[in-house]
Amino acid sequence: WFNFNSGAASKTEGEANNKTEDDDKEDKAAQSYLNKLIRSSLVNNKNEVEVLQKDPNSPLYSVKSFEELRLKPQLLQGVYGMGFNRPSKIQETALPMMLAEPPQNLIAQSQSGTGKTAAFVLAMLSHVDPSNKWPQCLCVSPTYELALQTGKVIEQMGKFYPEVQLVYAIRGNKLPKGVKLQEQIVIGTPGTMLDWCAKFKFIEPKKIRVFVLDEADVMIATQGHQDQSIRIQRMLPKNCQMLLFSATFEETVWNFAQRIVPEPNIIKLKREEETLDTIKQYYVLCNSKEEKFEALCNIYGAITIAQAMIFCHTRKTAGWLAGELSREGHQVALLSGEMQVEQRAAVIDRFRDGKEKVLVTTNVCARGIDVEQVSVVINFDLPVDKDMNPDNETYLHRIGRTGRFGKRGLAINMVDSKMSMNILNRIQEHFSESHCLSHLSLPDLSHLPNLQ
Ligand SMILES: Nc1ncnc2c1ncn2[C@@H]1O[C@H](COP(=O)(O)OP(=O)(O)OP(=O)(O)O)[C@@H](O)[C@H]1O
Repeated sequence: WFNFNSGAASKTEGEANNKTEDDDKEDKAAQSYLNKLIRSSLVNNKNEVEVLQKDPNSPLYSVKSFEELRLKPQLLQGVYGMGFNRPSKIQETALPMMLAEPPQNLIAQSQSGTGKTAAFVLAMLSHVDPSNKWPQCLCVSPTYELALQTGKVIEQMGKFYPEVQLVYAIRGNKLPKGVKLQEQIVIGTPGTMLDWCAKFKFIEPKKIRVFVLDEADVMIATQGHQDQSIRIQRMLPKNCQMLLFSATFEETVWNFAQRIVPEPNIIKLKREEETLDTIKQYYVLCNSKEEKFEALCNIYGAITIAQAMIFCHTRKTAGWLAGELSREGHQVALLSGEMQVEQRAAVIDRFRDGKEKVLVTTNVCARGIDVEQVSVVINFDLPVDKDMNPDNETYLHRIGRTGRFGKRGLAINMVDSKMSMNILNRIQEHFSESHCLSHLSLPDLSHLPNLQ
């Protein structure tokens, strides 16, 4: 399927070599936050959970319904109010463990979107005694935005349980000296939380019954957070329930987890591998960046039937492309590395709500963002690593879907030079023959699959 117009090298790949400070930098906390925003539902995972019990002789319960948990009626109402019909895979095992008497400690790892936050929020709300007007649950998150996001879940799930109150221990939330908090749940970042416990004494750590450390892998990526969390943990009583959650589980996370959670039960849910089986892949041959843009305009109508993400190699190309598309009267959103987290969050919010159907982004900026709900992916530039070799992993992550019954998708690769054709050939070889790429000749689009 080699069909190449010679003399057509464009600058797009060349630009990759000049990336220095212009390159988008993305930190883990921002990725995690944006990922939460773009996701509208539970991530499907058909793998089995692995459980390691502190006491292997005690029976292991798992539940298939929320009723079995004997939750307070106000909380059950909150759960159903959020549209949850049944526990997610990780919740099936984690919830009975967290709600058991006496309370069990837990370290749980599963990819983002599998229901960890909802699980520990439910555990905190269940353990609170609303008649006691003092903090009983502490939850630490790596950033201000992530803390607010978890707070929202607490508010939603506790909607029918108004006696339980929540306060944010985050930078900028200043309280008068000598105050003792009356709210039962405190959620915040490690620095402020530690200050509130140790320096200002707004919180009496000895009265805490549940301690949650969320996003442990993100937490340890931030200087100082690890020590602050450990210092908070040391102030808590022996019988306080310790819960730690993480999306990944490298050695460093594991070491940290063991310092935070004594005698843990451990639950792990392996990430489901993505496949290209349900994805139709095409390539389009062009001679330049401008021709790629023209090709894109030709297929624009088709891609806006569903939602599409367009990946560019550099911030500069992404900005240029979004500008050109807008000039043509198309509605596009641009996600770019120089934007503040709030600005990026606003872009993602609008895209998730369908206000824009097309999102132009760089790979670095979108790394870690789950594109499962997007049915069309366009590689305006093919994914390459820093040595300009094909980045197969990124290709699979951008385009692949999990599960055999994953939604059908469509991927279009733009090829504009011998070099990019070579990269595409190597990607195709890597994923073997079964994932054959078809040539898409424009403007005849009659053979594009129907996406609806
Ligand atoms: N039992 C459930 N049934 C249906 N939807 C659920 C259930 N539990 C959680 N969800 C929804 O699934 C999405 C992901 O859940 P949640 O945020 O708890 O996952 P997570 O593992 O904590 O992910 P992250 O690490 O990104 O926070 C949310 O939109 C949440 O409202």
